[in-house]
Amino acid sequence: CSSKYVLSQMHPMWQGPLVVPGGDRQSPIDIAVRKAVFDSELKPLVATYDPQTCQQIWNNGYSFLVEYDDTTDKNTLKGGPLQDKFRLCQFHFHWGESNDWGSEHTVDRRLFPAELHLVHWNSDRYTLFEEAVMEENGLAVIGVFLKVGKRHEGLQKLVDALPAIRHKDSIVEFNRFDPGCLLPANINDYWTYHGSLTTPPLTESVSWIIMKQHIEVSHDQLAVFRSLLFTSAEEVQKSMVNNFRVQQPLRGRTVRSSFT
Ligand SMILES: NS(=O)(=O)c1ccc(CCNC(=O)Nc2ccc(Cl)cc2)cc1
Ligand SMILES: [Zn+2]
Repeated sequence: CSSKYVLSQMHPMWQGPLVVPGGDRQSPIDIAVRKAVFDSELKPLVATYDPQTCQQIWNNGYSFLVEYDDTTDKNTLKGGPLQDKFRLCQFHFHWGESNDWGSEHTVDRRLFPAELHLVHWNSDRYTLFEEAVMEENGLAVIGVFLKVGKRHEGLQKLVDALPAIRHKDSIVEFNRFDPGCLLPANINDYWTYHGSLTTPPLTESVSWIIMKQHIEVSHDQLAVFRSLLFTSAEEVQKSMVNNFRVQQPLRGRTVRSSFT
């Protein structure tokens, strides 16, 4: 997908005070479980992914992205809180330097060691990711928390590809990866709210769908994430860790839950 053109100039300290004009729908947020409102109208999520449409994996200097061919409706997300059909463009992760933190969203202030984001754009209304990223109903991102435990067999193929993209702007061909294998067993228990991208351009165009159930990966698998570098081959090495944004004010938004 063409997400690489969206982040032309990343503010180096995008963690920081980058203020978005009128930013009252920023992400990530803390999910206060007892304040979430059960919405019986929320439908089951339907994610249909074709592993054959996986194209490449690359280090964008902030995380690594696994990108899919999003020129057809081969990888779709619909249902849940969504009115339209969305196409998977890429997935990536955010993680910490230790297992004590790393996720972007928190649940009752609890941090997880890492968080997966599956990024989709509204293909019923727009023709390109770049268009959708600027629109209020343009994107849908599924967030899945990672916990350290048993090895994730499906993730290993991806972990084995990471040493080849150790440096910023490195890219390798990556085929036949099923992103569905990274979803938890139960995808019908989730929280949903309207927010933003968590990195520049921080546009408030995202319907967030945060899974209640986490997935488990091994300590060694997460250690390989941390072996990636923010820097290119010529620069002084800086480990790619702590690539998460801090939680943002809720500003009166309601988080809905699909479960009681
Ligand atoms: N973190 S998100 O799902 O809100 C998000 C989704 C899509 C974009 C536009 C494509 N670019 C991209 O994915 N860049 C990126 C990813 C991870 C890190 Cl750590 C830094 C930059 C940006 C943010
Ligand atoms: Zn992300």
